[in-house]
Amino acid sequence: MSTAIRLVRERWHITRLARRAGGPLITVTVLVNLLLGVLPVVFVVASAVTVGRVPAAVGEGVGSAAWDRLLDAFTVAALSFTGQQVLLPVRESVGELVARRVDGRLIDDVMAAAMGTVGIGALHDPQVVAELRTAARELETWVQSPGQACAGQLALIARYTQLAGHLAVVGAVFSYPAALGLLVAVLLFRYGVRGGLRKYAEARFALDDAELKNDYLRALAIDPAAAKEIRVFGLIGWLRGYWSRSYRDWLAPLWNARRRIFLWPFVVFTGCGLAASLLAFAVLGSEAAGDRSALTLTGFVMVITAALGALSLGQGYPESDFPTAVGMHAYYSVQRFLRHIDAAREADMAPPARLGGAARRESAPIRFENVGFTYPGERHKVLDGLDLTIPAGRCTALVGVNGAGKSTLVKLLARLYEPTSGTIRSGGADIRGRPVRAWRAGLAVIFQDFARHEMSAAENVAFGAVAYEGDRAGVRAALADVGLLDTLEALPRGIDTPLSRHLAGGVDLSGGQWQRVALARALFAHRHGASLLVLDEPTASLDVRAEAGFFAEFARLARGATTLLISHRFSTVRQADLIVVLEDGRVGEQGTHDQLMAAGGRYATMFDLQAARFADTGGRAEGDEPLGVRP
Ligand SMILES: Nc1ncnc2c1ncn2[C@@H]1O[C@H](COP(=O)(O)OP(=O)(O)OP(=O)(O)O)[C@@H](O)[C@H]1O
Repeated sequence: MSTAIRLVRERWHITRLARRAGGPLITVTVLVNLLLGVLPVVFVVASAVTVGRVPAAVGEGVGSAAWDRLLDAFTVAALSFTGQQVLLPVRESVGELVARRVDGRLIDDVMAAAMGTVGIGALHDPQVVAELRTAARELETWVQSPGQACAGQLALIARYTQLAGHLAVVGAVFSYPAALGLLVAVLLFRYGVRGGLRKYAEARFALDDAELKNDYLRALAIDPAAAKEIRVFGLIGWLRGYWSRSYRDWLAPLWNARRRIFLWPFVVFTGCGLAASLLAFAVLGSEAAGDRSALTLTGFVMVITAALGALSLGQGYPESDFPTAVGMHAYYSVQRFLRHIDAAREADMAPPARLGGAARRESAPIRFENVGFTYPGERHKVLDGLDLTIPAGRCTALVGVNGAGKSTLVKLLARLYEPTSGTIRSGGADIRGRPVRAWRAGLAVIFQDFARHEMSAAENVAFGAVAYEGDRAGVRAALADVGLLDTLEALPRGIDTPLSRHLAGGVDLSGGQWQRVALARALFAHRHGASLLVLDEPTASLDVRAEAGFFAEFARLARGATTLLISHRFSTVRQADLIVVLEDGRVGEQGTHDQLMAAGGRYATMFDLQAARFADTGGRAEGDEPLGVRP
């Protein structure tokens, strides 16, 4: 695509985007910029007329009619000058408002799109994540955002109105060919400035990856999680050097590009500008000096100042040029991000569903039939020909080595991904035939990396069935079931205490306590109709005895629900009604603990190994954690 077409398209995109700031605000901004374009021209005309009226006013003296005419012209010049000074900050404010509104709308678009996807495949696609990070960087840090491009483009109205006014003065008072010559000179300078900026922007965008790496390293320095290891492993000095090298790797090519792009064009265009200015002065001077010159003193001053004003508009416009050259980069990233995930968008954004007890009664076995799964963009088949039945109303435990695909199976069950091949059925029907939201409302999952919301304990629990957020008794009961209620109630704000030390009156929970909160969330979901409960190793921070005890209690509380439990602890797993060993992407063996032990296969080997290790430690439970809360 030619540069000119690209430029026009980009201008058109900015214009369309600016409309999102709202009609009234755009109208005010356009009017302010129009005034800022007209007032300098009025000032040029009025001050030239003032100068032209001085001889007569001096001749006729103070209080004469000529003196009054001089004062009139001076008043107009003063008012137009003052008007500009008043309007400049107004333009800045409305421009900022335009920018913030447009950026705010784009952030809304990104949030809605990201949260509206049915699964999480799109959000794990490296290309999508890269687009999102680029967009977020500009929109969050507000360095050169699409909103600023819109404000910058609107500010061009002032500049080009001013140019048109100055050229009209030169044409009307002196000569239209001269005005045309000036226009060509100004547009040539502008082309040089904009062309340089365009090349600079391209050079900068080509270094996106280096910039992202740099952003990551900067964030690392203040990341509390990384801070521990950085200190313990003595990485501070090394990290500083690494960061400074990566900073140079990013900026050095940019500095070179800037020199290359701007130095020679600057020399050439400055030379042309000087030559054009000299020519304008020479022509004007000779015209004014000519015997039959029609130029009066007023006309002479007017043309000189208007011509200089026009020529000065050939330079860069700081309020417009850089924002319009760079600002739309984030916009295009947002557009690509939206396109990527558009196909996966969930149409139904209705409020969360209420299931009541009905779902529990509907509970049916879940059957994986010849299910295969490969992550998007990967080649390795994580699941391959998996046939498995999860019996209704019973507890099934899933075991297997690290990376066997246990969590992946849970993601398929939660429909965060769909199987690449095969079918998952509930009560005989393909679960894809059910609306995703309705399916998920009957499901409570606690993932290994479950969410720790920086909100109150009550809210953290109620998120299990947010349609029943007002059920305070249910929240209390769930917290009591996991043994956290007394501890929380002892705090000044009870179960409304924010679970974050960053928030006023907040507390910090230990890893084990957070797991109890997550479990309370699942119990709350179960109370409100979730009939399938999935626990993907949520008790890893509990000691062995506490975990075994917890599951015994959980099994009692979740009686009647279909439970899928993933754990590496065989003392816990053995309590399940059915144990399934996942191997090479399919079921290796399955049965009760006794059946599998009698079979002497993989399960028996793993069980014996762990039992022997436990015996070596004298049956001591490690990592016992008190239940106190650290304020
Ligand atoms: N988002 C992802 N994109 C690509 N590959 C993934 C993704 N998540 C997991 N994998 C890969 O899928 C395989 C199975 O991972 P999964 O987390 O399901 O195993 P797991 O049995 O739960 O392991 P663990 O016991 O360690 O939790 C692994 O090889 C892992 O690297």
